[in-house]
Amino acid sequence: MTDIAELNDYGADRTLFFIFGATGDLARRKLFPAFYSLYREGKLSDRFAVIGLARRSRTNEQFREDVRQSIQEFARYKGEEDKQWETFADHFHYMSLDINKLEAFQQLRGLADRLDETYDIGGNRLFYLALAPELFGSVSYNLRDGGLLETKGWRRLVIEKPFGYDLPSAEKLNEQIRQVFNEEEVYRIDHYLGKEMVQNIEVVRFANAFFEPLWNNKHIANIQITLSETVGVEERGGYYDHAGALRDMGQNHMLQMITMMAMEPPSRMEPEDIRDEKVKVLRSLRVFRDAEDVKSNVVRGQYSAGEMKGKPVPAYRNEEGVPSDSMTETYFAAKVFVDNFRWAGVPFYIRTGKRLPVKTTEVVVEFKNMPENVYFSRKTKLEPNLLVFRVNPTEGIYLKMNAKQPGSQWGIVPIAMDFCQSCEVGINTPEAYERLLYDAARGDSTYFTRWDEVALAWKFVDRIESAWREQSSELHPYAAGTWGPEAALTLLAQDGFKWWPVNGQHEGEVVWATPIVAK
Ligand SMILES: NC(=O)C1=CN([C@@H]2O[C@H](COP(=O)(O)OP(=O)(O)OC[C@H]3O[C@@H](n4cnc5c(N)ncnc54)[C@H](OP(=O)(O)O)[C@@H]3O)[C@@H](O)[C@H]2O)C=CC1
Ligand SMILES: O=C1O[C@H](COP(=O)(O)O)[C@@H](O)[C@H](O)[C@H]1O
Repeated sequence: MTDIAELNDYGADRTLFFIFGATGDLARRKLFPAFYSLYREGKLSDRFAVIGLARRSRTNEQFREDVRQSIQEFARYKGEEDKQWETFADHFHYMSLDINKLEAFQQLRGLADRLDETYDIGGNRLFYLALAPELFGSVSYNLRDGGLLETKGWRRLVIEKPFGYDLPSAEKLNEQIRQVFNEEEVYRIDHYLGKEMVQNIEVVRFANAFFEPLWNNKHIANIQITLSETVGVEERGGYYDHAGALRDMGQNHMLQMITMMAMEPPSRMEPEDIRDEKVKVLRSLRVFRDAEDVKSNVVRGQYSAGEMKGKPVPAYRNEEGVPSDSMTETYFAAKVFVDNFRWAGVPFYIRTGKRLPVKTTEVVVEFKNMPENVYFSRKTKLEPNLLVFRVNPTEGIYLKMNAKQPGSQWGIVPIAMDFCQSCEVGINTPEAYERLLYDAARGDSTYFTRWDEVALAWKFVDRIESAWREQSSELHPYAAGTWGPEAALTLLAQDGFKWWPVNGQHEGEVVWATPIVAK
């Protein structure tokens, strides 16, 4: 196993990257820009090469042009002003290949061996599957049978979500992959784990003396996680209607964020120790008893026609690729419990949806009130303290507390200490895919999901899905551009809580540290 402490300050190892699905959307929007940023920042040595693979025919020159355009459109560094572009582009090669045809893999082996020698790569191979999951099994078998895994260096498999559709399909997929690769060689992407502020949750928790003593059910009233999106399903109607919000965002990103918030400090900051702690959280999730339990604790909704930024947008059922009688949820909110000593009785409220008013990801920790309000006789109500992790698009940490209103005798006002990391770091904040690609090439699997995490997450989600199938009527419509169904407000209101506003739009607060304006 790799010792991460030794890796920390080193760049990626020498690597031959195989990008299966190199003509697809993910490669264009995320992977090529990630390579470029890593190269620009000196995190990739010159001893690397990329082989783009898909059925479409492309010459190396055409492929490099695709890469250049993707960088111009999506990268945080732009290629055209860059003298390093030519040397970077020289590392990219393309081969047309149908994943289902073994002969093509034998040919690929020849190309790989040649590039390995040309770039002095030492046999290290990273296979990135930017493909529909149905193809994962065939690629794995053909990599093995085509001799691509017979190499003197390491080999790693990076796979995209969704990892299955439910627990049985995920198990089947896993069995196929594990016939060829060991668990330590498999890097399952959850791109939320590559986000700076999701990784920062761990640091804020484990590197600050004043949070840890309060991080439990004695002091925390509830935790709220919001992943709101303004987009609809775009051109992914076909996929999305089969998945829905719970599978698309809940099974992976949201449960992973719960684990980051709830896990115990690992004994060492090593991938397996961290992932062991996350698994314990997933094992402690309270599984919903039956359909009634799901009904009381989970709300699902679907957007109807509405307005986004003053422009009319269609209902989900009128989106391309979506059946007009679809019962798929585009929104869900849930009350979840982690049944262990630390979190007993603390609700984790989670919500996500498409066509909500703002794009944001935030985690709010609401602390319990003071045992006694000594200002009560002055008719002063105390607002609860909040700690907010602002993940996306603004990255930062926001702390809300009560302070004396300047100049008044007894007035108390909520104030906010607002650290805006993205305002300060601006353009240089690494993209999630950049970080994850880099980690995979370095052999650091900390921010990838292990099979037992994936399986436990599916087990939790499958229970909700099967209850929904029994009660298909419980799908609440919400107008596009609103904050989702009323029932999601009731979920908190019945416990005496409310969803806190997101995006720093807390009313009536004095912001103590004004956000630093982007340079
Ligand atoms: N796009 C995104 O932002 C995100 C995507 N993902 C996941 O990433 C994966 C890829 O998604 P995305 O890029 O959007 O999908 P696309 O449909 O855009 O791309 C699919 C790619 O697979 C290739 N392909 C399909 N069949 C074969 C075959 N038989 N042999 C060889 N190549 C084949 C296609 O190329 P060709 O037709 O030339 O063969 C194309 O390059 C999916 O699992 C998706 O869920 C996850 C998160 C975000
Ligand atoms: O995995 C997914 O995530 C995106 C949202 O990601 P973000 O980084 O932009 O917050 C979501 O739109 C997509 O439906 C889902 O598959």
